[in-house]
Amino acid sequence: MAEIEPIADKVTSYFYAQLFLRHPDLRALFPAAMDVQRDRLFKALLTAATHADDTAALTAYLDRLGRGHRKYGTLPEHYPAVGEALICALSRHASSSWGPRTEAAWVSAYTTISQIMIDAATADELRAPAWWQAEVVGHEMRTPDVAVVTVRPDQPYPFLAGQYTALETPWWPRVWRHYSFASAPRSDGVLSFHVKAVPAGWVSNALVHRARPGDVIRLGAPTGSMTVDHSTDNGLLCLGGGTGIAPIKALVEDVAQHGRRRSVDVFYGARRTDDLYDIETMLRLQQSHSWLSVRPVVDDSPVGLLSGGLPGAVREHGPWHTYDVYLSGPPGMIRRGVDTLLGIGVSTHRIRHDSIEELVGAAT
Ligand SMILES: NC(=O)C1=CN([C@@H]2O[C@H](COP(=O)(O)OP(=O)(O)OC[C@H]3O[C@@H](n4cnc5c(N)ncnc54)[C@H](O)[C@@H]3O)[C@@H](O)[C@H]2O)C=CC1
Repeated sequence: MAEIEPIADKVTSYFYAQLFLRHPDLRALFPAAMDVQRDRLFKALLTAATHADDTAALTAYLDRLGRGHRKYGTLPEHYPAVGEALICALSRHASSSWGPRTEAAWVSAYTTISQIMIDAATADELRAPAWWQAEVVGHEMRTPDVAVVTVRPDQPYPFLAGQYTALETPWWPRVWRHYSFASAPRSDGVLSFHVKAVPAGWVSNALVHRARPGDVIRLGAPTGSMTVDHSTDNGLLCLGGGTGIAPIKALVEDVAQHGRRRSVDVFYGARRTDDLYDIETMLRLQQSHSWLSVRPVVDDSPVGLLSGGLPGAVREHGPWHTYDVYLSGPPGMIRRGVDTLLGIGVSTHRIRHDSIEELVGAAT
């Protein structure tokens, strides 16, 4: 891995060239533009290599990866083809460390990896469809570039507040992006997402500027562990930045539905007042629930300027060390937020947020 990491781009391009030359039929499983995809393959390999000595973590990761591949139409017979192309790309580019022993080790590792993924996907077939179709039933522009999109899945879609899903639009086939559910599960089965159109973002721009009621999108299975632990009465401290307020709103609704009074403190950050597109909903929730406090923090307001944005505003209140903490927003906000929280004595095991890697891929 050390030898190929600096030339990861070259190795992954070579890998895909080999794969599609040998198995042209597999090209149809991938998006037309392969840029994000290239990066993903290498990140997955790095993650697997990083956890190579931690069987439990590695198996949990590969289980998720195997299940996640169902929505792409991946079949057990595709795995050997990928394995051959991978070994071919590695042996060509890791020339100074490659030899019969290295090759045998990679063949054995890849065989194990693919078997775990195949087994996880097969077991999941008994529990859930590979994907869901969902019809857009609502589309509301909240700012010139943020829309709340509401969809109705074609079959029951069980999930937990705080989780997210992968979503594909009809305009960019096989290009999947992650979005959090913006509401706790509802009795009518309808799901909602907060989408910000980001510059040159294919999926986000399609969802904000093109999607209309009647359009049909596809959803993968729900995932993510940023969920409420209902076995405790710990207070919840929630930091939501920009459209990252979506899962925070779902968490608040979840606490309300469970009917246990526990204090929930939400800090809702935005660059400017006009960007607080969901503040009315959050204030309405605050009005109906005495245990809920919502504090908007705008970067260019006196409080934002003085305190150093969202993480700074959180530091000025508290203490928070008895709270479970949830962060959702841009990667920079999460990193700074986590640093701030650790700095004021909140322990790591109380802090939850989605994977920063997945968020980076999500904002397009
Ligand atoms: N739409 C969704 O369902 C979800 C979106 N997200 C992520 O949330 C982000 C939302 O982006 P925008 O709305 O454009 O947010 P934004 O860029 O407008 O920022 C929102 C807030 O985060 C703060 N912030 C940004 N960078 C920071 C940094 N480096 N340090 C400290 N604070 C920082 C800002 O001051 C502001 O208060 C995206 O990265 C997206 O992937 C996360 C979870 C769910």
